[in-house]
Amino acid sequence: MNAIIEVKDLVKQYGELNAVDGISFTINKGQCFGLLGPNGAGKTTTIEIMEGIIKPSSGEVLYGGKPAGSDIAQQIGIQFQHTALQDFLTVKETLNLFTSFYQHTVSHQRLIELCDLKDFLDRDNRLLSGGQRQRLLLALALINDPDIVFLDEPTTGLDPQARRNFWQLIENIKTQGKTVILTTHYMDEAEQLCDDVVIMDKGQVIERGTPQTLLNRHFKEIFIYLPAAHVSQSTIDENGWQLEGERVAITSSNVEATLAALIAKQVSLEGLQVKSANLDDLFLKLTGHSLRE
Ligand SMILES: Nc1ncnc2c1ncn2[C@@H]1O[C@H](COP(=O)(O)OP(=O)(O)OP(=O)(O)O)[C@@H](O)[C@H]1O
Repeated sequence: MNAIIEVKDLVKQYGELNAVDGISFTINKGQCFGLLGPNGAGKTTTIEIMEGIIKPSSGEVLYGGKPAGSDIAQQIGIQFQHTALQDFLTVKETLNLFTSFYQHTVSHQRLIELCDLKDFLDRDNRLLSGGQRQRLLLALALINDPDIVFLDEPTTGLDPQARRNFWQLIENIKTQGKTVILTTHYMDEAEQLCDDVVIMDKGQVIERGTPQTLLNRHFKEIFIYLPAAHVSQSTIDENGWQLEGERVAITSSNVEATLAALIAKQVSLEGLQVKSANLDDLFLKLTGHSLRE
């Protein structure tokens, strides 16, 4: 795979603080790349350096092997979390306005299809639902037909259905060969969409890989949960299981053997749940806190 972006030894200092503390990674063309980390990890600073919005204290970002020039804004698309849309303009008029900012633009018809805008083209920006607004912001990020699209927490605040609809749009963008760089606080989103993730903490890269590789690397076990009412305290203590509120959590590296042991002890399996580790669990393990804290 060929690297479209190389981040090399990036450092950003604010006074005594190294907000970004010597990070390096590459992003391959056509991938969805996720930059994850708890609050204050340095994600926004890293992304803003990559977008050419702020300058690093040292290190560099290469696009296609070359340092980003002043024309970078023409080549990338950015969906900011808090873009202010002009009041009293309709969606169609907003597309026209943003088209005038770029030398090269994609046809509106294509954007309308790609971002599913057709049902609210004549609606005032102020009347859009959260999901419609995000779809318009995505269309604006794609207006210059960029090879690389930055999406900053694009589904924050959307209901589950709108989030899933938005995921489909991101998949559509990927099938066009574009590279997507995503920051998100939702681990299910990263697991669903990202081919590759970098996890940052305290300005440094602490893990890197596909979501599945990272999970396989860090978790050999499966989690089994049972209603606490089914299991005696002595059985919990004997086996070193954990009581978590109303349920007992059993960490097992051999589900069959664990279930056989429960049956042998005549523990009722009604209400039993089995769960594989997910990126939320990984996050907790690596950083000591959950992503949404
Ligand atoms: N302009 C600035 N001046 C001083 N400190 C800053 C500045 N911008 C960011 N920082 C600090 O740098 C560190 C990294 O911030 P950054 O916004 O990159 O983190 P983040 O991972 O994006 O966090 P969040 O998920 O909360 O947005 C934080 O400690 C933040 O307070």
